[in-house]
Amino acid sequence: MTTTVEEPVDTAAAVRARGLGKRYRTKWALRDCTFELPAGKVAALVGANGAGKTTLMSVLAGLLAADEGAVGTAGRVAFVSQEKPVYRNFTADDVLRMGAHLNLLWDRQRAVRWLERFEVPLDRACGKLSGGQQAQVAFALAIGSRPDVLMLDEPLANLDPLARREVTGELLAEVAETGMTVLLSTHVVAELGGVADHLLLLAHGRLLAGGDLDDLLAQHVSYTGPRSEAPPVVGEVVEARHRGGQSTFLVKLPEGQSRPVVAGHWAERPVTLEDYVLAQLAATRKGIGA
Ligand SMILES: Nc1ncnc2c1ncn2[C@@H]1O[C@H](COP(=O)(O)OP(=O)(O)OP(=O)(O)O)[C@@H](O)[C@H]1O
Repeated sequence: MTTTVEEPVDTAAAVRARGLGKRYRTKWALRDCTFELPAGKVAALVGANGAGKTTLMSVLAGLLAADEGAVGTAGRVAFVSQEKPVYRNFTADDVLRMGAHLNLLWDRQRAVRWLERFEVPLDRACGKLSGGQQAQVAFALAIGSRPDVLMLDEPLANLDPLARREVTGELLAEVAETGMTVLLSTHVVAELGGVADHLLLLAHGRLLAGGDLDDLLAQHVSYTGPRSEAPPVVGEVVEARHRGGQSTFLVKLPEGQSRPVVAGHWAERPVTLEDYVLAQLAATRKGIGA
């Protein structure tokens, strides 16, 4: 067992994890996670149920002690857990006043602005707010604490589709204005397009992929053509699907290789974040890469 050491992070990285591991009794929930999150970016943490996302965020936020490895974060960290707990008898305004007492640095205006933006009444008891409104109170508390690193576990879970789009939009505005780094876990991958710059993909507690999203997606191409055992290019097949007389391959091209020209009846198309994540999750569910 290695002792966890708080490591200083260099200026370009807001979060750094080295060989991070966490177990519950004898079962490892997280193993050998090494990555860096660049400062001032939005990073998406995705993975199947039980992949270890909450465990990773809790360790990064210092709420759980790692059993091995080291983690370092630059500056102040705010973490909003999946449950987004608020005191039921407190009004939203009481919660913000509590925030002022609990945080050395507190920006009430910013927190109030967030609640007003989402039309959450300041004078109503949190127990009488909807689940989505309660989540907004928890976000406002985190935003008001002016974090350098904001970690949100399933922030979009209770929100209606419009609120989801507005929350991600507001988060991007906060990132642009304050330079903070956001790490958010989600299953709503389709709505991360244009939001996340960086991806961490967890499977069975291990980091399956991580890095700049544009680079990652540019390395992958989807080919659809006549039913066949292999794709029309050299590369690593992430996913192969065959339906009737047609085959579709999601291929990771060899590093540094420009996109090859494909002859014949094959149609190529760029890979979206959703394509990529679903293919990776399907592969791990079948036991590949697990
Ligand atoms: N307190 C705990 N005690 C024992 N095992 C736990 C505990 N918390 C989580 N685990 C186990 O650790 C693994 C990772 O759980 P975790 O909650 O981190 O996954 P997750 O990716 O956040 O899942 P979900 O998407 O369902 O929220 C799972 O196998 C889970 O059963």
